[in-house]
Amino acid sequence: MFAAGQREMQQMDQFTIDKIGLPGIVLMENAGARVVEEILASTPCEHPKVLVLAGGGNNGGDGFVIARRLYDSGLEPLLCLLVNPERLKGDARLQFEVYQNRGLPIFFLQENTKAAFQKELARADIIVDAILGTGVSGPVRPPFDLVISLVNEHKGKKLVIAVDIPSGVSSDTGKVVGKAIEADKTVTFVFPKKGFFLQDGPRYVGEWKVVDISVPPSLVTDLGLDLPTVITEKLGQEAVPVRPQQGHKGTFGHVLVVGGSRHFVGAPIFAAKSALNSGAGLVTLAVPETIYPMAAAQNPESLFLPLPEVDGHFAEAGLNELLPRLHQFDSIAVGPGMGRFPHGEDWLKTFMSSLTTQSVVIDADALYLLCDELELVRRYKGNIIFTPHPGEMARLLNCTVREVEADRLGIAKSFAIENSLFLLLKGHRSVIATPNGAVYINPFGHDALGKGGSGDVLTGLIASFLAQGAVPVNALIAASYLHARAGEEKAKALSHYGVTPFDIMDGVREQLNLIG
Ligand SMILES: NC(=O)C1=CN([C@@H]2O[C@H](COP(=O)(O)OP(=O)(O)OC[C@H]3O[C@@H](n4cnc5c(N)ncnc54)[C@H](O)[C@@H]3O)[C@@H](O)[C@H]2O)[C@@H](O)CC1
Ligand SMILES: [K+]
Repeated sequence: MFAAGQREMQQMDQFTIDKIGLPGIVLMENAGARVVEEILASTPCEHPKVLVLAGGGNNGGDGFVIARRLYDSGLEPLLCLLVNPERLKGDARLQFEVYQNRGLPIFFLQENTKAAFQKELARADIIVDAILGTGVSGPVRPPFDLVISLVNEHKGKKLVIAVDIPSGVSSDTGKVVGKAIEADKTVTFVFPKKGFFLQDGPRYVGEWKVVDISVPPSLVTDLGLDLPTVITEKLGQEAVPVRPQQGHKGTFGHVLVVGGSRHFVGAPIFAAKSALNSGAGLVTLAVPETIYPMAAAQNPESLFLPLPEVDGHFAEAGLNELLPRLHQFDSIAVGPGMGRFPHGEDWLKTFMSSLTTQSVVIDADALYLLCDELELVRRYKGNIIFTPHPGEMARLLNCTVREVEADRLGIAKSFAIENSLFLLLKGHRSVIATPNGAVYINPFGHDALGKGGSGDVLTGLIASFLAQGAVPVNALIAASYLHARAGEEKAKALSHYGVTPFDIMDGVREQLNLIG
């Protein structure tokens, strides 16, 4: 499944109408019919009062179909037209005339009907938002802004269903510049919109469902559209490396985790445990020697490489022990808990220069220490995976977090291409980008994952799947998907507040158990 923006939706709709020959009015009829099915399937009571709010574009046109079809389903909805009917054009005008020809009731919102409108709003059980769709531009103008505020006042008390996208949310960027509908559910056509996953979008879209309106999804390929893929349960599960039953620990790969410092003891332990819990055959943990006893006590399943240290951080002398062994490992994760230290850049530079072709996950402070060494990264013969959160991404690009958040898809894609690496840009709705420009959005996960150590678990998962033979993009998809789903499921039992890194690891095992 892909995520689309305004222009791509227009291209696909237009191709279906002009080249395939299905009239726009048929698409609109399909769209309305599908939304009605979803309304009837999610109704909170037996004879709900439905208020359909329609704007002046094609999203409003869908609203006319919805109101008419709700009547035919035995309900008594009220259609509320928010614009002067003279302004209606094209298919929306046609559908409005059909509605009128049926003699069905219409409430016209005008200056002198605002009080009556508020009463209708208060009476409704379900509010259908067909005010603005993908055609919105700029802040929502009067009277829509007022209507949207009034609808949002009923948040939690009425079921608000948005048609295609909550009115006021940009389908390209998720940005809300003025007012926008806070939907409980969004019934969207053909593909989810990019804006569901970006910036303000996730706060407004609620639960979303894609419905078919006879615009073929295969048009993405036919029209050569460059769209991000939305990770589904199927894609996430299929990306997990298959495990041969006759396999032994050698089959499942050897992960090296390099990290830890006096102040950050847990991070490398979480990464190593996570790698083992998700199927790696062997895990070696290279840590500064003072934290070795604790790491070993916490994690007896791992092998250890205690290394010399200075002031609680890796010392240069340790490289002599570490570097000759690097060829033994199938994947390497470097950075968790490593901290920042005066000779850190040089330490990591020497480390990186000694690698040949192993897949390397660069996380946490290793990202910080490598900021000025991207040339080294670009030249590397093996696969490199960066896993920055928005703050780390901003530092890598020498820009602000706000700038990163304003264009997560574009920034992830260009950074991955320019530096020939795989990127997992963390945050709500993680984005994965590959060196050849493919982009994936993870629609799963929520605040339960927002806790120190959660990222280390993710890093361990990525390294684990790489060691088990997954190609980097699959390792990232599988790890990101399982991590997010584990957080969601664990939060149901333990609350959004209570999920710890160990719970996430446990949840990942439960998710792995669901794979057939
Ligand atoms: N043939 C098609 O293209 C189909 C379109 N469909 C629906 O049509 C929608 C897109 O329709 P449109 O392109 O007509 O766009 P919209 O219906 O989203 O909105 C366009 C209208 O809103 C006004 N508008 C734009 N920004 C505004 C703002 N900030 N404040 C107030 N008014 C504003 C414009 O003047 C215009 O009248 C989709 O989201 C979908 O719901 C579906 O019916 C399926 C078929
Ligand atoms: K809408």
